[in-house]
Amino acid sequence: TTTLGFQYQGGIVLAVDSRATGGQFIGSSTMKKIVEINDYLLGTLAGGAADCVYWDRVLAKQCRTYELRNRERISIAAASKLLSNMIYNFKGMGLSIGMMLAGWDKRGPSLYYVDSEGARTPGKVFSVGSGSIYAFGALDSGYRWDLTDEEAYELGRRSIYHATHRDAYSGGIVRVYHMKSTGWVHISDQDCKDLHYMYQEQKEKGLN
Ligand SMILES: CC1=C(C(=O)N[C@H](C)C(=O)N[C@@H](Cc2c[nH]c3ccccc23)C(=O)N[C@@H](CC2CCCCC2)C(=O)[C@H](C)CO)Cc2ccccc21
Repeated sequence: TTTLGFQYQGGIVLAVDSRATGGQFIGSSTMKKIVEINDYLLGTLAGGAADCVYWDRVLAKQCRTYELRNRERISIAAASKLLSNMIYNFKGMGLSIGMMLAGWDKRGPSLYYVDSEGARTPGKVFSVGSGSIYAFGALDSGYRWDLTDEEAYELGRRSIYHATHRDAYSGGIVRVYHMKSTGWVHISDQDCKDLHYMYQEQKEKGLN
């Protein structure tokens, strides 16, 4: 898996691949690794598939319960705290979860990373999963706070593409979402094969 998220002048961009693996076997190439918890809160999933899918659903229920009780949406900080506390209770029991939470609340946009140890980290740029070492190569060299929206989408897409090209455990569809002040927008879903030939052509045109 390769997932990434970064904050910039236009909000937060999330980009992921869609492969699920069991050893060298590809279990699925169409998994949804960006989960829509509510209109202003997105999560990204990496690690054990069952752990990620299960704890995402528990978190979604907690967030909805909060909304019903308090008549307002939960903050990103609180939602990520709920998730880190839930996972912390299973510390050392073998959970494998690498989840980012991206959203927009009263404090504006915020991006958190929660890991299997229950650690919760706010930040501006994250990449999580087996392919994150490849994604960081493109991401760190292309990242600037003042990217335009289109530049930001392309940076997310290209960074995930590089990971799907080099990491055997990443592949399938490159999905891109944008978290804005008005909520999330699903920007694109593109097969990594199509991106490969598109970038190949760009390189050839650029070279000769
Ligand atoms: C195909 C499939 C599943 C599957 O392939 N499960 C295997 C056993 C799984 O958990 N794969 C992990 C890798 C893995 C196997 N055993 C582990 C033990 C510990 C930690 C990781 C693993 C995976 O693909 N992980 C993805 C993220 C997943 C993909 C599916 C959606 C939720 C996030 C990745 O992190 C990369 C592929 C790198 O592992 C689970 C599932 C639930 C619902 C519908 C379909 C599936």
